Amino acid sequence: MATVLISGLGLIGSSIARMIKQDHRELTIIGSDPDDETAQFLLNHQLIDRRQTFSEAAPLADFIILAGPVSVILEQINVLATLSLKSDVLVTDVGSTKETIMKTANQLIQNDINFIGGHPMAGSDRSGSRFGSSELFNNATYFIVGQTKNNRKLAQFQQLLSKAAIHWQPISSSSHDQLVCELSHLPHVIATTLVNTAVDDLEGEPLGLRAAAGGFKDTTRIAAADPTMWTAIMMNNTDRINQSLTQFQQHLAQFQKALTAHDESTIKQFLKRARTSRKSVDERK
Ligand SMILES: NC(=O)c1ccc[n+]([C@@H]2O[C@H](COP(=O)([O-])OP(=O)(O)OC[C@H]3O[C@@H](n4cnc5c(N)ncnc54)[C@H](O)[C@@H]3O)[C@@H](O)[C@H]2O)c1
Ligand SMILES: O=C(O)C(=O)C[C@]1(C(=O)O)C=C[C@@H](O)C=C1
Repeated sequence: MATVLISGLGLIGSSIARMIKQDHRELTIIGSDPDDETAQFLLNHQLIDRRQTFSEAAPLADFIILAGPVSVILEQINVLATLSLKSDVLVTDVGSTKETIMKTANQLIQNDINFIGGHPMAGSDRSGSRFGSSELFNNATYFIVGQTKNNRKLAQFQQLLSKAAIHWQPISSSSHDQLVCELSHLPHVIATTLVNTAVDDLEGEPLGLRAAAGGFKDTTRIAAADPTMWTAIMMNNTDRINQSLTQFQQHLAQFQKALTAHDESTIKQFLKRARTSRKSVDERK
């Protein structure tokens, strides 16, 4: 029977363990995570069969799923390059950026190790195994990057998550990083900036953030996410986020110009355009 190693047992890693255990109890899942409480939680809930260190477990695995922060995924790819892995192992990751990961994984691919980059476009502002769910990827897009030398193995991996009705989406690493820059990384910077701005501007105001209703809460929910995970993302898509911020500042300047000029029709046009596009996001699914 196949052995799956999941390294990183937080929100995403534990959700994958839940999906696999629901449908494929015959598989052995080895979990690897430096956090004792996290590993114990998965053992207690029978979401992993045993805990082992990454270097011990990797040579035993048929599937290796790297689910730590992007910085850890990069380190672990370098470690995998020094280990003797099964010849038909599939190594994949769930990191939110793909270009630096695919560049680093090239050393595995050159050595005939089957590596496919992955990124489920589903998650939460909450981190940790307690918030994982077997439903997390339901109907979500799941990007896959790179060529597999073994289509059957990739199909088997996809089968492990088949409960979730995932939309598998092949994409190049650069298109991926550009797309998620706009749809995830820039929004994250803006949400955190909004919160920091409100905190500074409302200093001394007795009600402060406690008075916030849906508008502030919806636009800033992701600002509550884990800084370690997000710092690693920012460090691995820096140039694109930088460029998007420049464009964002230009849009903001246009709006501010219209506001300063009391240009009612431009302001309304700006709002109308966004409204139409935003409504279409929910209609698409
Ligand atoms: N949170 C999201 O919404 C989301 C969505 C899609 C993809 N991702 C990506 O998934 C990955 C995991 O994110 P998450 O939300 O599950 O984070 P998380 O904080 O919930 O879990 C990360 C886990 O990695 C563990 N870890 C840290 N160092 C490790 C090491 N050296 N070896 C093994 N495990 C280690 C931590 O102890 C923790 O349990 C990240 O790369 C992130 O970019 C996150
Ligand atoms: O918080 C959520 O709802 C998410 O789906 C999180 C989110 C996102 O920015 O959309 C965060 C990082 C990912 O790589 C993918 C998804």
